[in-house]
Amino acid sequence: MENPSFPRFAEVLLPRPLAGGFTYIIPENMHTLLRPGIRVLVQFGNRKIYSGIILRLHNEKPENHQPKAILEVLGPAIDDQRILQFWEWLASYYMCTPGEVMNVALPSRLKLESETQLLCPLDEEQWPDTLSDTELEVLRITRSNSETTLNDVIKFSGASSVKVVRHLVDSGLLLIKESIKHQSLEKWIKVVRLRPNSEELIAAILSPNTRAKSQQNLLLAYYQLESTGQPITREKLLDVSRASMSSLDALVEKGIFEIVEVKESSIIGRSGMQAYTLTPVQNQALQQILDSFQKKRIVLLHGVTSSGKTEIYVHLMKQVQQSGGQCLLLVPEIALTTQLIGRLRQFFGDQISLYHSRMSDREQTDVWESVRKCEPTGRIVVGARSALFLPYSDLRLVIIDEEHDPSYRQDAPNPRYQGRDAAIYLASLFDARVLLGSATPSIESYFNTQIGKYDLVELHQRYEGLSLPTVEIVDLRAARKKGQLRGNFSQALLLAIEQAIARGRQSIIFQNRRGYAPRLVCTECGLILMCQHCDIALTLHKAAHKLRCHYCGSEKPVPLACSACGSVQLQLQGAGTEQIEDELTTYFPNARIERLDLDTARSKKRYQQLLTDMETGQIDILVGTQMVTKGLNFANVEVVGVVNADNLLYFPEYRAHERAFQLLEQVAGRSGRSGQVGKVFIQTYTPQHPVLTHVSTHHYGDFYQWQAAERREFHYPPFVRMIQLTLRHRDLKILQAAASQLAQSLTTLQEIHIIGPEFPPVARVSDYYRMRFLIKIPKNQSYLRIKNTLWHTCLSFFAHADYRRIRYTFEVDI
Ligand SMILES: Nc1ncnc2c1ncn2[C@@H]1O[C@H](COP(=O)(O)OP(=O)(O)OP(=O)(O)O)[C@@H](O)[C@H]1O
Ligand SMILES: [Zn+2]
Repeated sequence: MENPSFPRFAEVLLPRPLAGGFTYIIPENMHTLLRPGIRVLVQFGNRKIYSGIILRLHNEKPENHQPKAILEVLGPAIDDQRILQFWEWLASYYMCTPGEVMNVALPSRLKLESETQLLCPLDEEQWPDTLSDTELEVLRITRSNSETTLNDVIKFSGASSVKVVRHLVDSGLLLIKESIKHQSLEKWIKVVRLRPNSEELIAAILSPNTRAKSQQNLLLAYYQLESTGQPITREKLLDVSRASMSSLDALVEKGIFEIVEVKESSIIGRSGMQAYTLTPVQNQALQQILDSFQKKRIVLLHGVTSSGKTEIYVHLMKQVQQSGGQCLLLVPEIALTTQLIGRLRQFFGDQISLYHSRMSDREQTDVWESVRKCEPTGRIVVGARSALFLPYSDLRLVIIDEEHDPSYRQDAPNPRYQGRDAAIYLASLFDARVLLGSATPSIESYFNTQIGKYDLVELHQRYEGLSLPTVEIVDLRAARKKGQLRGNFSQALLLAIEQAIARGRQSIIFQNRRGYAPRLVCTECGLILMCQHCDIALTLHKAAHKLRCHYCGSEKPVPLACSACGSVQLQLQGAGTEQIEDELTTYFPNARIERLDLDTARSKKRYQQLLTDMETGQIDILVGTQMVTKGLNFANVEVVGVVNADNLLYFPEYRAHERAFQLLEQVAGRSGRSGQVGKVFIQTYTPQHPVLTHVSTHHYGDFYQWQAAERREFHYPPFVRMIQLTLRHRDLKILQAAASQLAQSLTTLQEIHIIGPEFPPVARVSDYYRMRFLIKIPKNQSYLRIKNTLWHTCLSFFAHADYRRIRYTFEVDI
């Protein structure tokens, strides 16, 4: 019988770059199963099958087409409506589609689609004998052909086989191709754990007059083991409780226990490590934060480098954990955060989940589920920006570490969003508190404290009252004149390194370019060797003996002569980390020198090794790109040298000064973290540059005043809002024609100020030319309305036959 009160249609979100959700008919047998957040399988177009997520149920029959019926119900993905609301907000705010958001939000396991490739890893002898006929059939199809897609299975065994596929994937008998490249060789073990919401059942068993004594013993043993923090395997539980297997099965059947597989490494016995006792200064900051949270939702913790911000995070996270709520700690790049995570693991043990896009699909899905069910491990999440998409239901605190870091922004593909800002919005949906932390806050965040939108809490002192490092600005021109320059190094810096080595202390040398030399130039005709596909000079990599493009990754052998004039007088210009390392080896032949950049630390293992060697004093000098500036905490670093600050200072972007200040202050902050005061040397040809002055006094407030005044005067954020619209096409003429036509159409938007069309500093990347518009929007204008107009203007403009092949993207709040 049809249930007349049940909605007849569902709006389903699909992982495609299309606007809005799509309407499907709800078959009768699904009435009890559907609600928003449930994953379903649907057909889209004539052939394609996708798993989508229900946005809402309704009764509005679409006017212009006959909807298809939902094929299968796959199960819940999201329980809390606010998560879907967040996805929709993200799409609309950052000018993309909810489908694109869904595409990055869901782990690939939850995203079956017709092209999904399936793989059966086990031989037939290894299959369990409990398989149903359909399961057997599906496995045989997959086994017989290494290129089997979900579509093939559906063609053969019908749409209902998808449920079977999903079940097989869940039990590890089938693998999804997309996830295969991520498969880690981790060992998994089966553990027993309590199911959520089983309190009543438990109370019944624990009541004194229960007849199920053996089950009671199991529960008590469980609690006992839980408090030790060890993994609770079936064997151990039976051993401690002296109960029988059948009693354990009974508890599983009753829905009190469940048996799940978890990664062995995720279970670290609680080491009994306590949080450090906060120093009085840190404690005062913590109290201020807690007080502020009573009145304001968002607090910026501005704490100088090595002031112990991490310890304050730990105390706040602990409070949320104890209250049973969820807490998210966002970090800019998980790969560069191993030290921080190590510290958190020591303290929280296995009660913490990591989440980032480089985890295996299975690990991602596990975290997804434990967050959705708000299990103990799903309450404290440490993640990169992708952790914003997890299905929280009781989020109470979001901490954003190094909130100024540019890697919070996703550049490509859509959604192109700023993770920090999105986190603040997500928190607002849950009325959760937000703590932004940094030694060098972004201008936007600090501005928000100045206008009273956020509260500001400051930590001016390093842990243990150590002084911030002394900074010497080294004038390279003067040094050269006085003959005090050797290669890329001033005598002052070399002397400091030498003295540090003599004292058994370490140095970090920062150069913002990898490779050996960023340019190879013909001294006869002046030709610079450029990438064939990009408008950028090729970088010489000496060890690999290659010229490489750092934009598109293409490579070339190193030529012996100039391709234009045949001269063999080719000269290297500029210096990358590889050259700096070489140079230091000649100056300090006995020193242990290592390099940390994308070329040497491609693997996580190698990166970890470098950190350990640095920590244990196996390295005297560490040369590196900005990888050495980020959050590293080495106790024994005395000297930090910046080989050349000028290429940071003169980058053509309105944030260049802000970025330069942040980078320099952060790298400086790696020195003198314990023991003696650190020494920083910044080499430059423009020693009077205000950024350098502010770094040398470590006075963030002065730096802010200076930058804010400039931004106000020249109308840049945070005093206006800014959107960048970029057009890309292989043909320069078509691109230019389109850009100037579009400029015409945009003149109708009178309230805004448009810069461009113009070429970005690198006009062509991977054979695509790029032109961009910078759109400045006064704060008194409706952002939403203007974005809408822009969106629709572009939609109709690029629908035009001549311009249909032009790709265009928006970057909001650039
Ligand atoms: N209360 C404390 N007790 C013991 N050690 C502490 C305490 N506070 C901080 N430390 C130690 O001081 C060092 C610096 O702390 P932390 O790394 O948290 O600084 P930070 O403010 O995050 O610095 P940065 O911004 O430079 O990354 C760490 O080794 C940390 O363990
Ligand atoms: Zn290139």
